[in-house]
Amino acid sequence: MTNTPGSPANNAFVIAGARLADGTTTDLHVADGVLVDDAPTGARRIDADGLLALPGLVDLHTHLREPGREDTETVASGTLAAARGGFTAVHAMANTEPVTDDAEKAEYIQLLGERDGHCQVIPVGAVTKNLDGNQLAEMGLMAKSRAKVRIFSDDGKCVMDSLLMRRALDWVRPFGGVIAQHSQDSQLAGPGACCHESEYSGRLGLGGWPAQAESVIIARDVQLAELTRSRLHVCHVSTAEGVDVVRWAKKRGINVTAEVTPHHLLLGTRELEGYDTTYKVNPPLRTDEHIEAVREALADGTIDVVGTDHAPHAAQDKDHAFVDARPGMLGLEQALAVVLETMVEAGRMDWPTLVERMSSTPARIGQVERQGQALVPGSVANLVLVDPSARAVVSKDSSASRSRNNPYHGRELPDPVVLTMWKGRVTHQR
Ligand SMILES: NC(=O)N[C@@H](CC(=O)O)C(=O)O
Ligand SMILES: [Zn+2]
Ligand SMILES: [Zn+2]
Repeated sequence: MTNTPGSPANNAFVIAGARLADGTTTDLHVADGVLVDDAPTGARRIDADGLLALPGLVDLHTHLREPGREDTETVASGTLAAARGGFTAVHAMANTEPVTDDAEKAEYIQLLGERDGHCQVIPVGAVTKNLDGNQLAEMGLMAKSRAKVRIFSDDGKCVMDSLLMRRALDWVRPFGGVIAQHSQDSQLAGPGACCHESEYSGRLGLGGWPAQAESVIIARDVQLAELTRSRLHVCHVSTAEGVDVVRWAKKRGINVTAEVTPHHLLLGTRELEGYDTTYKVNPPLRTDEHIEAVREALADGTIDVVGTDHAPHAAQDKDHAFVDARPGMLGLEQALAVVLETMVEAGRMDWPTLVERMSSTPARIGQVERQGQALVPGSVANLVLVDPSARAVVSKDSSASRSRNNPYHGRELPDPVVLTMWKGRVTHQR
């Protein structure tokens, strides 16, 4: 009984016997889209015996391909994938065609979200016009617009010009904006870089992408954040060196947050052995020491959030020699499964910490109201019911995404998401 997008939140629910992240068991009552004290009359009962109820997940890093590449993802298909993954809000990256680089385009993305979304869609604005790296985009106007843009990113490309990066950080400080950087020194990584620089890149004959091409940019940016007393968010940290720099910066009191993707938590350079371009991604999959470093950093809070970097691509854009294929992989539907497997089941993270990393902290960084809230009366009913013991083999063909570049295809993983509710509406139920 899934509601269509835009339908009124006219349903009342009793979610019976749900266990919360802190281990307590309770009945959750939903009326008119919010959690309330008492069971509403005529409520539909959802049996949550044995299930966990968590606040809806919030993604800081989603690529919806609308406008421009609706053949690979739309707001409707991408947010349905999000709902299936337990998300109730996603930040839509700016690298669409056209790029989200002014107020009108940001409001357009917001409007698409309101019309077609199976979760909340929050537009990310570009840092530079058309992501060209030369001229700052109209960040102030995007912030002032109805879309109230707070996160700005040229993701897909690194803001390489140090002066421009300084100015971007200066510019967003008065309104509390955040610059989210895709940390990749494009000269150091080189044009053909597509494999972590290691024994693998040599043996496979693939261009090497050294860890330092990430960490030198993070080092520069945290110092610019210190200089400007502004807010930096580091997208998809993938290296031990990158983690070390973030740890140093936080110790120094610099205003920086960092993110890791599900794929960098689970998958490694070894996946490239078969030259399957599904595994081509920026930054590249890394070796075990780096995987261990990002897991440790996510556990201890050096890395604040998991961001999916859900990056749908068409078969014709992936079906090339490895070096020529588009980088990026899907992530929304299996994100929780991967964090459950690599962190919770591995004994490295408890449920309250998972909620911080995947819901409350991303909502705080994105300054998204009414998301990432504790499941208490008065909160908006954004939640996900989780079966921590279910497992399944992932099939790329059962994805809600319009694309099939799912790196977990054929892998057995947890299959935790039972039901997702956004503003009191059931957006996914299996
Ligand atoms: N991660 C990727 O490899 N690709 C992303 C861009 C990005 O996140 O850098 C994409 O838009 O396809
Ligand atoms: Zn990126
Ligand atoms: Zn991205």
